[in-house]
Amino acid sequence: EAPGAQAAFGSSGESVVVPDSFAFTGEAGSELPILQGEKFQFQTEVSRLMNIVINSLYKTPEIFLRELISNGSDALDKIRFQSLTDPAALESNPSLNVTIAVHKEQRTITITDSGIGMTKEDLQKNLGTIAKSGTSEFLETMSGDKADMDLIGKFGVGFYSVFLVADKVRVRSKNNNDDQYVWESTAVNDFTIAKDPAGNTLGRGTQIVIHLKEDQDQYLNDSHLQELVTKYSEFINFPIYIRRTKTKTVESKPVETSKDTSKDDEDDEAVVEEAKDEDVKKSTPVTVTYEEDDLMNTNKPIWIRDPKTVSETEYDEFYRVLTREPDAKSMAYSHFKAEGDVDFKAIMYIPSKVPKDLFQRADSVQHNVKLYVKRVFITDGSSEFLPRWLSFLRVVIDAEDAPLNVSRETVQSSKSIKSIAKHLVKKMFDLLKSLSQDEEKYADFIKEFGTSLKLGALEDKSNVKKISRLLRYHSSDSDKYTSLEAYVSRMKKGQKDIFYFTGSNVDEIKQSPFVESLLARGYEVLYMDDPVDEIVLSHLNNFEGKSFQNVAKSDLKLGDEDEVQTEKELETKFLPLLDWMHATLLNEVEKVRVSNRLTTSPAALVATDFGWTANMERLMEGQAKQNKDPMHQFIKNQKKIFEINPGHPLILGLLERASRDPKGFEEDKHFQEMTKVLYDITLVRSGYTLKDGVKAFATRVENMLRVNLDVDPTAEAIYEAPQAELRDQEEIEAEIEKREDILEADEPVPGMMSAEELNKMLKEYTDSTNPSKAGPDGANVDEIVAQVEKELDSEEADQTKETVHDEL
Ligand SMILES: Nc1ncnc2c1ncn2[C@@H]1O[C@H](COP(=O)(O)OP(=O)(O)OP(=O)(O)O)[C@@H](O)[C@H]1O
Repeated sequence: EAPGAQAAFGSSGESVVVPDSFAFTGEAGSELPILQGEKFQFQTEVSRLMNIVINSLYKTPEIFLRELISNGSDALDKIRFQSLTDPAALESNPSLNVTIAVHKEQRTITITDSGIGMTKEDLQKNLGTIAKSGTSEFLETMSGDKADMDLIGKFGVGFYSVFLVADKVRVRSKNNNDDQYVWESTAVNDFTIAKDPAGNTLGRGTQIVIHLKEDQDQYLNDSHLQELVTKYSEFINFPIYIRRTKTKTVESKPVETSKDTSKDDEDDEAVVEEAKDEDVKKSTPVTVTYEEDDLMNTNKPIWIRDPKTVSETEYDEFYRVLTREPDAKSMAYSHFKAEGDVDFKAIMYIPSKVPKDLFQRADSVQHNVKLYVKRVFITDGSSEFLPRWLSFLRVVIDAEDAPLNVSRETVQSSKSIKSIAKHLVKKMFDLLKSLSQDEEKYADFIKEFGTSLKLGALEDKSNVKKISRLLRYHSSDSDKYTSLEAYVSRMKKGQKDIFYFTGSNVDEIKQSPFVESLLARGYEVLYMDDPVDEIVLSHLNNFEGKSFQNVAKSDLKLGDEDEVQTEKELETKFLPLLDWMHATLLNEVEKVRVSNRLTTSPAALVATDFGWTANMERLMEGQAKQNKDPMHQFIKNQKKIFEINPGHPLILGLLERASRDPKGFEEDKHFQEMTKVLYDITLVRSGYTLKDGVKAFATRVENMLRVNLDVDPTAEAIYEAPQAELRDQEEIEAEIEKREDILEADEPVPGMMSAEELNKMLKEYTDSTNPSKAGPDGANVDEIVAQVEKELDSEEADQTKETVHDEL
């Protein structure tokens, strides 16, 4: 029995002695004592999170061990880091480990770490609220019918997962800056905190006593527990022990106590069980029970091991531990040792899937690079190791000779860190280069991280060349991705530029009139379906001396111009038509000219050098902020060039019409109508949107139909609109009466909240705004509830219940 332990634990307030640091009970089998102390409510989010955890993870309750061991390891990391600048921080408890013990009779598991511990305030905050950003969004997504298991894995359920297996949890914690405190909860709404009546039993650290639920006995089974602890502690950087009660027979005189010497820092009690042979006086064999801690994680940290000794499975498992996502997979990894300004070892992983919020979090502090110095965890919150575009990587670095007193704040400016960062980028290029040897695997990489590469091309000036070699695009040449290098090697005789076209998807691009002629003539066109493509290519400008040519731009040169009928000859032939068309479309286009890029489409609209292609226009329109920018307006209002297909029968028909009477333009309204319709169709086929809306376009087509049918172009539609009649007063009154009957009968009105539901909602609201209990505008919600109840029950109330609800 622990001397001095008293007072605070008792079911009816009387003093109960706390027998040892693991126990809940004064005597085995008796009722659990209740911690007397200050009561606190869980933050509403915590209660909701606990519900979600319990409802969605009940099939894998064992994850509580993973979470608690990780928390212990994090706490150990923190104190060890603190000791770098303040060695005295460790004096309160020199050991750095986690010990797990089982007490079968009491049905408890106890997890003790000698980490940084928590002050009273920490206990209240860390185990009563959730500070994590994105909590509300997460809870929102998870509260629907189908809980997204993927999401819960990513969110990290943390400490609260303990309630998957526990009906009661007691946490003792001792931080160097406070006394030892106890936190206790049964997960129902509130928790209690009190100064530990047992005094300072931990020295420093945290001890979690888990009282198992009725149906969770499997964790009391030694081998099952050992299996799980081994699984979850394999990559933890501190020793994790299971404390076991063992017996041994010794040939000696009976002794009262014996001490196991397998671990220095413990003071296990040994008890003499029995003397086997009472008659033997000199040397008596006795069975001694003692406690011993068995080490569960014998491996060195995986990253400092020789890669030859690490198996695929170990790398996979370590990745899951690193990401804290039980199902996470990596696409590729590199484990290496770097020597130079700084010697370090590292493992770098490319995830198998792009993180959902990759680009949203690109500007915030990244947690994807863990830095250790000589095995001591320093930080994972620095953005300086990797350029932004590589923020999808997960890396562990262990530096040998970076200055040890490096603090989290000075990490950024450290010269050694810059040197490490340079190495990492180089290794990443090596990794991608080798990944690109496997076409299929690399296609997966491009699908997931192609956009990241392109961002790299935009912002990483020193690596643009390397990145451009790693880019891959869809192409008219095959269904597979192609590199720019491969495209260049396939370029045709006389072809100077790399042809590409942009659109929102490959199918749409294939249909575009711009692409058709190039394909017909046997040129290859790159299909760019990523919104950033156009910006990236205009930024790259060229690849190994070959310029990029957007086939939707006016300056397209195919390289075989000599072989086709020269532009000049065609311009002369089509001059009357070009003039007429330009006169018709004076407000819309800058110029009408004969095209060299069309085969089956009658016409196309091309952007001038300064103008936007349809794809770019769509992109820019999406940026509402820029819409007011004068430069944006200027570029948007750039007129386009209308190109006609000299071989298309429609164009030849129009040419014939214009040539018949070159002076009759003004009178030929029919020609003007047809040209405008052709312009609208071309606008849409070229990927732009109708400027004056669908109505004007529809009217034009209708007008053409009228001409074809010889119908008067000014005649109006004949129609008579019958007016809706008012209802009889009697009918309305009967309806009101019926509704009141339903309300008086107290039956639920479809679509309307019942008084109970309403009260429940208000109660939740009150709870969420505790402790002030203040409602909107500072009104006291209790009063509102009382008022509502009164009004709902009052017989004299002349307002219907519906109106009361409405007012609320
Ligand atoms: N064993 C412990 N020692 C010291 N502090 C702890 C311990 N366990 C939990 N905490 C504190 O409580 C906080 C909340 O823990 P919890 O496990 O719920 O979330 P987390 O560890 O921050 O996040 P996650 O588990 O999702 O990675 C921790 O951030 C830590 O400050």
